[in-house]
Amino acid sequence: MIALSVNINKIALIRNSRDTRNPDIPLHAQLCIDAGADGITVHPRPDQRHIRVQDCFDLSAMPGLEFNIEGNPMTGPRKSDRPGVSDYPGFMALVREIRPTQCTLVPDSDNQLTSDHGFDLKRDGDRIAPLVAELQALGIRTSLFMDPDPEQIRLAANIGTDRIELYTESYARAFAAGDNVDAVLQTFITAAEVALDSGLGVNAGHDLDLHNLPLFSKVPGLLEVSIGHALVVDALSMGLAHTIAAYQRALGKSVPDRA
Ligand SMILES: CC(=O)[C@@H](O)[C@H](O)COP(=O)(O)O
Ligand SMILES: NCC(=O)COP(=O)(O)O
Repeated sequence: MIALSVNINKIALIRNSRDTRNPDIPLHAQLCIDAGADGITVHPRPDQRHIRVQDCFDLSAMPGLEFNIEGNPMTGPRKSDRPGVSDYPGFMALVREIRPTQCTLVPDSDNQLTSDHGFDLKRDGDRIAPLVAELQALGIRTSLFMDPDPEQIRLAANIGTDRIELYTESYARAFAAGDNVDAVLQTFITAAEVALDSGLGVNAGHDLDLHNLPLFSKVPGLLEVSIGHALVVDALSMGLAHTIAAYQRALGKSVPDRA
């Protein structure tokens, strides 16, 4: 079975629009787990625009949580510009303390809108290899965010990472446009086969959703998908009717729940 790790960045994004703890991050992580999710993913960015340092500590205190932290291991410390929010210590400093179940290393620059490419290990392999070894020595499973490029995936295997995460935006876009889907999916199938032959575990994520997921789940050997943006949007759409009815009842009206 393919594990579903829910990325809760977007829940933190709503929380950050007020100086409160609502929505509470560990509470919502627990709601995801209680609803059947297999794990929780966060991608703390240096500007702490959504997930904050304290969220990572709070989540790591949840007993038995399959916890995946994503980020660029090259990012250094950054001062917080928001009162009451602790400074970002740098990715490696953070995960050395937290020791999540899994670290997914992603080559994003500090202010990027969202992740948009996998590692170029011809360029970065020598810098990434010792960090992978360090994380593994701390008991953290490692994964590298990769484009579906067989040559790069073989380099990931040489580095000794436990897993790769296939960056799925090209598939999601092809699926949404109805354009060349089979050919694009085939690049992911081939990439996964190369990874499996090289002894790597295979995760995947970015812009996966309810519509494109069934076909993508045919990719061989998939261990985990991490999904955030679409899942949180769907939680809003699927939950709104039920919520409106609850608010109308709170106003004393007798309304049917149309959910
Ligand atoms: C690595 C990856 O694909 C996800 O972590 C994605 O980048 C989510 O990050 P944002 O929520 O900041 O867009
Ligand atoms: N690793 C991908 C992830 O965590 C979620 O990405 P998205 O579903 O928010 O695009």
